Amino acid sequence: MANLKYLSGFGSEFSSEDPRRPGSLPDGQNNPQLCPYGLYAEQLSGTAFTAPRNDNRRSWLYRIRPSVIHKPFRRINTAKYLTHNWDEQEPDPNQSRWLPFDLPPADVPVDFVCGLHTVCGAGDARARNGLAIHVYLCNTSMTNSAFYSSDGDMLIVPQQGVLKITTEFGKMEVAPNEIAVIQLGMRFAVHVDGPSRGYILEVFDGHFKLPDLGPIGANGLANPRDFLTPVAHYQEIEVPEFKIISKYHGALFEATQGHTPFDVVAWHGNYVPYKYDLSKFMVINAVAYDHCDPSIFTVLTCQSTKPGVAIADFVIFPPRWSVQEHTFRPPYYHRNCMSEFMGLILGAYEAKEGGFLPGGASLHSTMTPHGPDTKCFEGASNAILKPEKIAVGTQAFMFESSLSMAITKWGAETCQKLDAKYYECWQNLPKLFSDKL
Ligand SMILES: O=C(O)Cc1cc(O)ccc1O
Ligand SMILES: [Fe+2]
Repeated sequence: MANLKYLSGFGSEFSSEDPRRPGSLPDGQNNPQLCPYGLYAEQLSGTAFTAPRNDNRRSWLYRIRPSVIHKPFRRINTAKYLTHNWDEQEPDPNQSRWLPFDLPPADVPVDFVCGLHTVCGAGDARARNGLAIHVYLCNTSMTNSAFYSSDGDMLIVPQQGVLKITTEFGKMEVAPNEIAVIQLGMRFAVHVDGPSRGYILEVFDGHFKLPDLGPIGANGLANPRDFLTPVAHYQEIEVPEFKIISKYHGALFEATQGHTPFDVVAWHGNYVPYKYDLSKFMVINAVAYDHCDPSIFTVLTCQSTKPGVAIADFVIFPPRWSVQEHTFRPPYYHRNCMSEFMGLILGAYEAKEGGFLPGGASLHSTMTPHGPDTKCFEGASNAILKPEKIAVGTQAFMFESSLSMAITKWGAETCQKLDAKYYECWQNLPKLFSDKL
């Protein structure tokens, strides 16, 4: 898939046609009586028809066959640990930390869909409010199958292995330190070169947007032009059974059809899959004193209906200069009305240099105290505050949600990665209180 082309921009009205069929995109209308080259027109709606213009998302696909030609969906159980059941475990407000999730053994082929494991979540896809956090742990490419979620938009964060993603809109390649967003209903297939692991944030309502910048101004954080959308690329594959796998109400369903769904010759619209390279993030930080809240590192946000409150924010902790004077520079001690799920793509995270490892995770739930471990506190309290480049060669991230998430049985028990001793990292924080000012 080397040398893939992309369209640049965020939320734009794009159009694309496969160069092998020039003129395949109808000119000046969506529904010609007969489409060019005998194509079928199909609309993919990502918002209600009546959503305000600024929020409205839809695309028109011109394809060899309409998606409706398929046999009935039937329930499958190939992703045993994919769930929306948030009541599997007793509630647990403790700080949770997971060692890196295990990849499947080399002699057991597992593809992206079979490798989906739900770690935690909240809410209900049926009521279109909530989120699920999954990890994918796979080693094999999907063949003659395509996947889509009927429950939500998926923000995919590869941690190990490059994902070659074929979508109805075209192809994209997503490496660790890049992310992809595949929105509700968009069909895709994932090819991998070897063992592949990553995190998925699935939101059951709305779509990801760039955060408002307020006084920051017109530029900065994730810049719109760095978001890349695939260009139209059709395949003409006829097979006895191409599997279309839908995640619907947290369960998997499969329908077969005699052709590939990646048969879109041309498309236009503003409802598209996209990717983003996290190294392009324009970092804003405190340059005088104090630790800024991590919302300054928001890449994308999926807003709830409450102003300024997110169903989930995707936040990163990129390499940056730390220059604050007379300041305890690492993250502060914190209790939060939001839930904080963190993962690590590469390197180490400043507030905890051991135990939180690439491919692992942590969850600090609603109002559960968290913050730097003893070593970090002692080091930063006594450090000489020179300008320092921090987080070099690392990338930690956070899915921060206003919902209070429950951990699944797989996350709590089956994966066997929960670190029962996590709480110990704070137990040796000394009492420093004295009668001296
Ligand atoms: O490490 C964390 O848990 C996330 C976090 C980062 C930060 O910069 C400030 C507060 C916070 O909770
Ligand atoms: Fe926090």
